[in-house]
Amino acid sequence: MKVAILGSTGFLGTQILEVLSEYSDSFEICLLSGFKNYRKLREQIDAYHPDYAFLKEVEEEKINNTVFLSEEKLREVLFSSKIEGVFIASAGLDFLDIFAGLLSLPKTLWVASKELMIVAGEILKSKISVFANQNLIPLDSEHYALWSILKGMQDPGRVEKVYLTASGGPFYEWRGSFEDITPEMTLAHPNWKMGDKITVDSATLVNKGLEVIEACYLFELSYHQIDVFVQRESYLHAGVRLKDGMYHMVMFPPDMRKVIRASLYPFLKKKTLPCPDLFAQELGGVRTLSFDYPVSERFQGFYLALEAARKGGGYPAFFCGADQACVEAFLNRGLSFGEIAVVLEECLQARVPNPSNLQEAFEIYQRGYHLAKERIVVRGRSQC
Ligand SMILES: NC(=O)C1=CN([C@@H]2O[C@H](COP(=O)(O)OP(=O)(O)OC[C@H]3O[C@@H](n4cnc5c(N)ncnc54)[C@H](OP(=O)(O)O)[C@@H]3O)[C@@H](O)[C@H]2O)C=CC1
Ligand SMILES: CC(=O)[C@@H](O)[C@H](O)COP(=O)(O)O
Ligand SMILES: [Mn+2]
Repeated sequence: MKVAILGSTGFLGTQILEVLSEYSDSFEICLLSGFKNYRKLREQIDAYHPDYAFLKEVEEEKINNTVFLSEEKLREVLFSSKIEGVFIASAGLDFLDIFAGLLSLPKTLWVASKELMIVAGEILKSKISVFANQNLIPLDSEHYALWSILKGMQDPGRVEKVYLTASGGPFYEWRGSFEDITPEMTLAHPNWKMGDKITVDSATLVNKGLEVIEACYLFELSYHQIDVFVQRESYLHAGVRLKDGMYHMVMFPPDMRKVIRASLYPFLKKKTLPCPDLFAQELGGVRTLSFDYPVSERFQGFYLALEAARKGGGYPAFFCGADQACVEAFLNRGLSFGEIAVVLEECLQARVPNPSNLQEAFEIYQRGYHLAKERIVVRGRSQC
């Protein structure tokens, strides 16, 4: 299969490339796209020799046999039959239109970018549902785990409740003030290596709230059909409780390469994974699996995301934009860790319309972003 990766220069994109290169007989890497990181993309071009590459500010040029595309040409190549599968692992919203366009084409899409799914979700519900769109494979770890249960289920009516797990992040047992938490402390996630935005979201537990919204769109659920419990070690990722009282949960060590590998399995020419029996190495050393339920009320960011889900319409996109501004301000030391939830709560007081098309959904996201920025300035510590 000829594939492209959007967000190849990121944490997840790098892992996708690493796993894809294990299966060069099944996948041909045709297009790599970062956003601004030229050095990293050059390294990837030298290692993987794609036909095409894209970076935001690089005009059309050629490096060895790789052609750098303009934004227009990127769209053209991605939408053409030259590309059969696309991994969507980019941050931000710049690829929103491309994402929407790809959803209508007969290509396999591995989708991790939760902001894209949430902002597009209200408009493109039927295309983001894994039941309606058989070409879409969720790549967020919890959603892949849940999908792997639901797709094999003969009678989905047996499901009483759906569960996503949260690691709880670095501060779940923190007893000090949230005011003392620095960006450096926040960027040290206990279990996962990820980009800055999602790592801060994990620490506030906003990530888990966004993942509930993401699951609503992917699995045609209402937010109250989904529950979250804290599983500190991140070995359990998602599950269901059946009406007969049994729980089915998906377990694997916290390593996105496990998810990526599993998601590639149906497309492998030789159905072999490189590792035979790794039980001793992967799970044999696990001594404790700790659970906490419900999510501690100290993490209001989680509950505010649920409130955005409850309000529905444009609120999830608006909340996403507000959170983006809060994370940026926190990382720039213009907002404290504790103030993130305060600003998000203020933003959710705004009246937000229902979007009637993708452009309006994007504008709602931007309104959320700008309102949060204003609120941050009012709080008086912004350095932006
Ligand atoms: N990391 C993980 O394990 C997981 C990540 N995800 C989701 O995947 C996405 C990427 O996460 P992660 O790899 O950790 O993040 P990173 O910050 O490490 O990588 C982000 C990638 O997106 C590119 N990018 C940055 N800004 C924009 C923008 N405005 N428009 C388009 N592309 C942009 C970056 O390019 P450049 O660096 O060249 O500027 C980079 O390639 C996020 O949506 C995240 O929620 C979901 C589940 C797990
Ligand atoms: C790897 C992945 O899927 C992340 O989204 C992960 O879920 C973050 O972990 P927590 O938000 O549970 O800390
Ligand atoms: Mn996740």
